[in-house]
Amino acid sequence: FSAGIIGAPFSKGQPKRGVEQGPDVIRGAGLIQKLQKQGCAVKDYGDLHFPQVEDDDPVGGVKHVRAVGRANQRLSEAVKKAKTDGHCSVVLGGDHSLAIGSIHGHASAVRDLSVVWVDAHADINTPLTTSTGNMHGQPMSYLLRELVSKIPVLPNLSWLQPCLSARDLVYIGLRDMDPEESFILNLLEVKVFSMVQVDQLGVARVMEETCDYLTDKVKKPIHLSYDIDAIDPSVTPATGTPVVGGLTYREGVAIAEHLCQTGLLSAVDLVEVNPLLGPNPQAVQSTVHTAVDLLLACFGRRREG
Ligand SMILES: N[C@](CCCC[B-](O)(O)O)(CCN1CCCCC1)C(=O)O
Ligand SMILES: [Mn+2]
Ligand SMILES: [Mn+2]
Ligand SMILES: [Mn+2]
Repeated sequence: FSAGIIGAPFSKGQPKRGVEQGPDVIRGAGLIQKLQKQGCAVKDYGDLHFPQVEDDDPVGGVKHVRAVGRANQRLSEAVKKAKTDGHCSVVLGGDHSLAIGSIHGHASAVRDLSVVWVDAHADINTPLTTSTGNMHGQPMSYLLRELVSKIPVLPNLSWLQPCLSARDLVYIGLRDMDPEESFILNLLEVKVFSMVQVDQLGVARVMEETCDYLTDKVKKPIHLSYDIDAIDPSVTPATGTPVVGGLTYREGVAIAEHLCQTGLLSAVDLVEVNPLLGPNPQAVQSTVHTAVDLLLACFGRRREG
């Protein structure tokens, strides 16, 4: 099995400086060496370069849309290449608006895919429902075919066509949804395992039901989009939108272990690590090491040896 690492030092999907340092700190914690040590072949594609976009004024309240559009066009091409090179792509964020390019690029390479979105948030606001204008809260709305009529024409996003069906999406870890997002999730009947279901069913049962649901008809490649803020802030505080009541370290790792065991894991995003936001160096280290451990679990590291 082999991982194609793509650094995406991007922050314009949200207002807080520092998340663009995510790739550096994750690499710096030894991700590649640790993957190789556990027998995973690694191709490091390096970090993408995202040139400054001038005059990027809000469009209908959506902030930095030109920068987000340009960055994700580049990311889509990079992920598509990693996939055609035969790797499981690993996008190191950067903020969660990067899922637009990552999932689009993955879909360009494998056609039909399913998505497991692990996050405190649904990130499914449309340009019209967003209350912040931050695009890291919107990526899923640009990707779902069922929402295509809700997305206006936006600069630097004409390259993007929706590439995912609501039936092929599962959320795990939700605990901070906006009312409009809840409406959309219910309208589209999206499968959601919020923290309520994690508590009631336990993570093992959540993962069994997730995998049964996604592979019910045909086994599609799985795209895991992992927002570090899905994990409880007591473990991973160095992130832009922390929400109490999150996944334990063990639950977070178990999700990755289970998806690895399906043999269907085809692309991974690890986003929203912001080393400038931890209350102290130990908190940043805990956040970064957890991110690394989640990725190692995606590629076969097993706690039971
Ligand atoms: N839903 C939010 C948060 C998005 C988080 C993005 B992620 O998951 O990538 O970290 C929050 C909007 N919410 C509105 C009411 C007041 C509090 C914030 C938004 O900005 O749309
Ligand atoms: Mn989140
Ligand atoms: Mn997110
Ligand atoms: Mn965040």
